[in-house]
Amino acid sequence: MERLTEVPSRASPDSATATPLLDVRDLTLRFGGVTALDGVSFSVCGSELFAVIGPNGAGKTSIFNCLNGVYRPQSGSIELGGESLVGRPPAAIAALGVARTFQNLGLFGHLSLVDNLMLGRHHLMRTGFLSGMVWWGRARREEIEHRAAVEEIIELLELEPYRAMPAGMLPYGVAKRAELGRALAMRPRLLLLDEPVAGMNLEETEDMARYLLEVRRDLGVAMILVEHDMRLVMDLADRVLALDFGVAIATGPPERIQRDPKVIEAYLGGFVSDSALSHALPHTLSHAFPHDHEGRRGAGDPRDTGGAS
Ligand SMILES: Nc1ncnc2c1ncn2[C@@H]1O[C@H](COP(=O)(O)OP(=O)(O)OP(=O)(O)O)[C@@H](O)[C@H]1O
Repeated sequence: MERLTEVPSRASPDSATATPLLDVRDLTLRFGGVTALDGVSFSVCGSELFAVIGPNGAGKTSIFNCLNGVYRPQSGSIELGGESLVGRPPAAIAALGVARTFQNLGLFGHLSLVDNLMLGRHHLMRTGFLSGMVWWGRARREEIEHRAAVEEIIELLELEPYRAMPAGMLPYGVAKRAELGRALAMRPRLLLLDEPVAGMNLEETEDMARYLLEVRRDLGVAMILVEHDMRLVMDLADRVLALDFGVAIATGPPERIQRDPKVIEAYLGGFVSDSALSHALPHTLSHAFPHDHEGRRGAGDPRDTGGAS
């Protein structure tokens, strides 16, 4: 399979020896009679790019919602840097260093790109309105620090030409990059990436892959990637967790996951021939999530509507 982009050698954190930043044990989440997550365990090391894959309804979004405090699991533990996250409200978890990008963009359309990124810094600001009036000098210094941090992100993600543009007017691929910038402005230790290339064409996807690798190299942020684009996952991820009906069916390096018979069967629903098993998973999955030659999703994919320029 043709590689998406020239990928520098993976950080390859030695998961067997490195102390994990995130440690998830036996996570179980139910909605009435539906078990969205069934005893799921995994860990993520600092600066690791960890991907979660699985067919629709497998439990990927539920994992994100447990990690950022939107859902409270019935049982299991989630620890970030040794601190328990279960039961904490989303704002407290964000303050501990968990940021998330949204598939449908979490930007304020009427605010400029710079102001959207400054909002990402909000929870790091120590000076409130009243104390800012009393301690004007301190508030000013803080503002300068935050603007400098935002400028670094703008430079890293090559967003200079769009800095003053209202977020609602940004081209789709740039808006997805600005969304990444907003999450990075929160100075996260762990970044949850929810379908960062959904609806993008091949060129935009390659750009995003490059920016994600640069973020990892320059900022050392641990990332969990949920993405249906199997080429992106297999090219970028250090390790992959495959879910099916809320159960972790395989965890390991992409090369192993893409040949795992349980993973292939989960995607193809048991209609797996011997020859299909002998092929790499991305090839097999390119039928499950078809792209045409331009790299755009198949015509029947509902995510193909609008956006991609
Ligand atoms: N708020 C909810 N109320 C009831 N059931 C839910 C809720 N959220 C998720 N579920 C169920 O939990 C299961 C896992 O859903 P989840 O959204 O985590 O899957 P997913 O892998 O993210 O799917 P997709 O790829 O389609 O986004 C599904 O059966 C879903 O219907």
